[in-house]
Amino acid sequence: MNGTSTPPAITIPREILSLRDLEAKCLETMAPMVRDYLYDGAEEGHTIRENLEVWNRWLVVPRMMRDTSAVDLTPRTNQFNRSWSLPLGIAPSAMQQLAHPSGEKATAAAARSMNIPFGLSTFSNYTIEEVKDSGGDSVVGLQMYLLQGRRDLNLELVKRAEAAGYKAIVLTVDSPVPGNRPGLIKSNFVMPKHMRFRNFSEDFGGPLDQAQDTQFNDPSSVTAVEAGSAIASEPTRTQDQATKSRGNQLIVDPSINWERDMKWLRENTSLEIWVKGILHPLDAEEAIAHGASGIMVSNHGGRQLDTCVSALDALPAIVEQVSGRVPVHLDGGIRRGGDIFKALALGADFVWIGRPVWWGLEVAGEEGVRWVIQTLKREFEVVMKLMGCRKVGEIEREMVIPKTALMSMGSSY
Ligand SMILES: Cc1cc2nc3c(=O)[nH]c(=O)nc-3n(C[C@H](O)[C@H](O)[C@H](O)COP(=O)(O)O)c2cc1C
Ligand SMILES: CCCCCCC(=O)C(=O)O
Repeated sequence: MNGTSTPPAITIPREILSLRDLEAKCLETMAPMVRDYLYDGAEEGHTIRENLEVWNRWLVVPRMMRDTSAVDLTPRTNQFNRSWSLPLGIAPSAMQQLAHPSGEKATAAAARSMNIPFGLSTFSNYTIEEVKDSGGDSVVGLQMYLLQGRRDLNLELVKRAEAAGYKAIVLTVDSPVPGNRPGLIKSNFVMPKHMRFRNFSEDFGGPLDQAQDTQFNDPSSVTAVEAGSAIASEPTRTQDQATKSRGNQLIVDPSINWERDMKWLRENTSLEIWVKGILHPLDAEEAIAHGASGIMVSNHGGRQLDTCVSALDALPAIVEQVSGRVPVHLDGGIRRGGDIFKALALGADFVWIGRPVWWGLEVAGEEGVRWVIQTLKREFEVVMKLMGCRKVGEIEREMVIPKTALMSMGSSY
């Protein structure tokens, strides 16, 4: 479906007005173990909270009387060689069948109906090909972790993505090892038996099983964690439960490095290579030097390294360093249309969402995901009009100021 088609009508209850309302609805039914995985954050959850709070530390300064009766929300420039209905995409997240039986297929179909891009996680419950069939041209990226001792599997995934018509490999670089996630241990998280990592023909256990096993062996690492609104409350599992995993483990390669691994990817694919998980300007420079087509500024939704900087705070220095050579995208904590505006004003070309998609999936499957996208679109449109911007290209850096600057300048910014 292209951007001019009308998406199907949405029947989410009228009293649900914002993504926050949808989240509350989702939490009424979501199984505790799924909730714990979704909200999971590294250690004490400081970065998860930071990802949500950072948006309110930037204030907007609107312009008036600019005739915003009609607003064009399409991104400033094409991304993945095509035009999208708004500068928003769906970030890769693993195991979406946890939220709905149609999992990634439902999410991709919703992205297609709204003409926004979708990134598929390596650790999905539907295959590269099934998801492409469901999401069509919206399915642009296959996210990959490089697997320890199994480059054969990585190569197979790359070739399947090429054959299926994906545009990009999205290499996640912020996860040489799983973060410390004590919440997962406390909730005894294991992917349910009826679900599989269907991109692999063998019945593998996932990298998080491995993480839990490692953490389990160190009792001092088991601490209470509060992540967002979810508080892990289940009893700690036994050693027996922790080591009961499926056959072989898929383990992410902790020796991942720029020189060897970007070269390997470059030599093995004609697809664009995007690097996901950049927070330092010099890493953006490394990515470009090693052939990246684009950069995703991200802290993995606060799931990897606790107290690490938010993507929004990291963004301006990275944009300056990159200086237009490749597109710069951002994810982490986007929950309102105004958040999209602020990220673009600070220099992002495009933004992505993770957890809100699960709220939509849990409440109403594909329809729920579409509702999430439509709600963000509607909010973004109103914010654009109130800010005096008729198109994305009119969003200016000066339209956002940090609260701290306002305080130090008195009232005359
Ligand atoms: C449940 C869940 C699973 C995720 N799985 C992956 C993954 O497989 N690969 C990856 O690169 N990022 C993964 N992420 C991180 C997202 O791509 C994204 O960076 C993050 O969710 C953005 O933050 P937000 O959830 O606040 O929107 C996952 C995030 C969540 C919440
Ligand atoms: C090495 C980290 C593997 C995590 C797999 C899924 C994911 O990215 C997440 O849960 O976050």
